[in-house]
Amino acid sequence: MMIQVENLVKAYNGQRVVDGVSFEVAKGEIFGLLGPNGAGKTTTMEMVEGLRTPDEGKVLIDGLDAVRKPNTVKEHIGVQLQSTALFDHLTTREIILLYGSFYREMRRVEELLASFDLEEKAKTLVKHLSGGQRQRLAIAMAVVHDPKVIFLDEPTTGLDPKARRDLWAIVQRLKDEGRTVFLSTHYMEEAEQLCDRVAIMDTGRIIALDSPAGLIRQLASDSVVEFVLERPEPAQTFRDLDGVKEVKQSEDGATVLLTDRLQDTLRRLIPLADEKKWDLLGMRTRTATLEDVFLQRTGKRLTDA
Ligand SMILES: Nc1ncnc2c1ncn2[C@@H]1O[C@H](COP(=O)(O)OP(=O)(O)OP(=O)(O)O)[C@@H](O)[C@H]1O
Repeated sequence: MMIQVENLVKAYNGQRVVDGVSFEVAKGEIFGLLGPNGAGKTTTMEMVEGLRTPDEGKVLIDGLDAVRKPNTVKEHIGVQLQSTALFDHLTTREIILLYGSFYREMRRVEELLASFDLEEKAKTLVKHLSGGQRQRLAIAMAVVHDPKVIFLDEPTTGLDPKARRDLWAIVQRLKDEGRTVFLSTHYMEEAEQLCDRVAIMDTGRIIALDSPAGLIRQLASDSVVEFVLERPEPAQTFRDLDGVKEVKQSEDGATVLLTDRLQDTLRRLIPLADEKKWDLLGMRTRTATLEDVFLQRTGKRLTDA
């Protein structure tokens, strides 16, 4: 195991924002912490990185104790800084060299520029880089010393879809190079597409942990019917429809039916709506996603939680 975390706890003002978190990350894995804002992802991540001291718990990185020996651990890990923390008045090349100088050894700056598609921006001031370029630079800085483990805290927040996909390709390449990647995200699509395993976090706890496919399988229903009723009906109304395994009312007023027999469910739902004179507003069907795993476990939606 590359990362072993046991019963991590951190409290602020008596409130446990990380409340007994345990997990392991295998070598070469892309592991994701998925959860809404405020779930405790950053706090967890920074304790694993050795940047915040936990109140309780244990962190081993490649067998080294990150709580007791954070400085030894730092040589082996790369941490992507939020791009706001970059020095705006240095060029791309200068900032990579500056970061490299913090370590005993560094990779060649030309190789880093090339591998993060920043060659043409080598002499550009950091403040003139686009959002996607800044994120690529932040990752290049995190790997200047060729670390085994990379930490990325919400690496694609605020990026447009194209820049997001470019970044996913970079993360995949870090894995192909044999590195272990630990990232946090509140985008379920990112967790689903990129991560080998995902820990879903809410209010300081891990509420589910598995591969994306495994998490969806645990739902025991592969499809979702969603609609809004002008006047909400109690969940019980839908529970007995053919195929329906679970009924959830989301906070934004949508009724969400998880079903393992989509056609049968629809065949019963439509006549019922006719009979009761409901308008099924914005009705749509789709295959189940991690969003539904989150909704099922917390009753909240990931996106607006
Ligand atoms: N230094 C601190 N002092 C007091 N409260 C804190 C501190 N750091 C974090 N918190 C609180 O802990 C909770 C978890 O914060 P954290 O940043 O870990 O969440 P997150 O899941 O990373 O969310 P986000 O996506 O918004 O960064 C929040 O309620 C936050 O206000």
